[in-house]
Amino acid sequence: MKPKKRNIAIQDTYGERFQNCWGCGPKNEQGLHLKTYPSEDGETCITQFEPDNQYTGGVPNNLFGGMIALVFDCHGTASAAWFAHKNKGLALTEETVIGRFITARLETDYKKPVPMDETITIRSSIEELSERKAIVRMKMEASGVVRAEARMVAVAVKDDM
Ligand SMILES: CCCCCCCCCCCC(=O)SCCNC(=O)CCNC(=O)[C@H](O)C(C)(C)COP(=O)(O)OP(=O)(O)OC[C@H]1O[C@@H](n2cnc3c(N)ncnc32)[C@H](O)[C@@H]1OP(=O)(O)O
Repeated sequence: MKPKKRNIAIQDTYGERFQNCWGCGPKNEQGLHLKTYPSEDGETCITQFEPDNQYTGGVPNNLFGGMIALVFDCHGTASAAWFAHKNKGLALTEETVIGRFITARLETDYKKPVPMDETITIRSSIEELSERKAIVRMKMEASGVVRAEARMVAVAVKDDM
């Protein structure tokens, strides 16, 4: 996978103990290093990547469904962390983001095949936010066409977990 890089990624601001995820952990040497960035107004988050050939599904040049869920998983939890951080009136800096979220539920709708020879874009928005729970909506697009959608319930990790 070739994640598209911009400025500071939300994953790069996670505390030390949360940076090992295979999908998006900066410290996982074998991992995919997916990166999530807030939009300028902070209302949405975006991740973009180009899949490597090895992640093909049963049909050549179509992305494997598990990878689609994986990208939603990592992008959704990062987005939840951002929306909770922003809700406290904070900006994204290189300091640790406030709150770290883990996936409790992930619903994925596979609408059209995801091609593997172009950039894939996933945007997220917040549907509901409380002290420990965030409901995140996501859309995955390629060539301006929505290929998959997801709804995630993410729960803030407690200090003693
Ligand atoms: C240390 C390692 C850190 C590691 C942190 C690193 C994060 C990396 C993230 C990358 C993405 C992943 O792969 S995550 C990995 C896959 N996920 C997991 O392994 C999670 C396994 N599940 C759990 O550990 C637990 O079930 C939690 C933490 C998700 C929730 O348990 P809890 O802390 O007791 O929370 P609880 O009080 O029950 O619920 C809080 C609120 O969430 C709602 N809620 C809870 N579960 C669900 C659910 N399945 N579907 C809908 N809603 C739910 C409740 O109704 C409640 O809403 P209300 O009453 O308040 O309205």
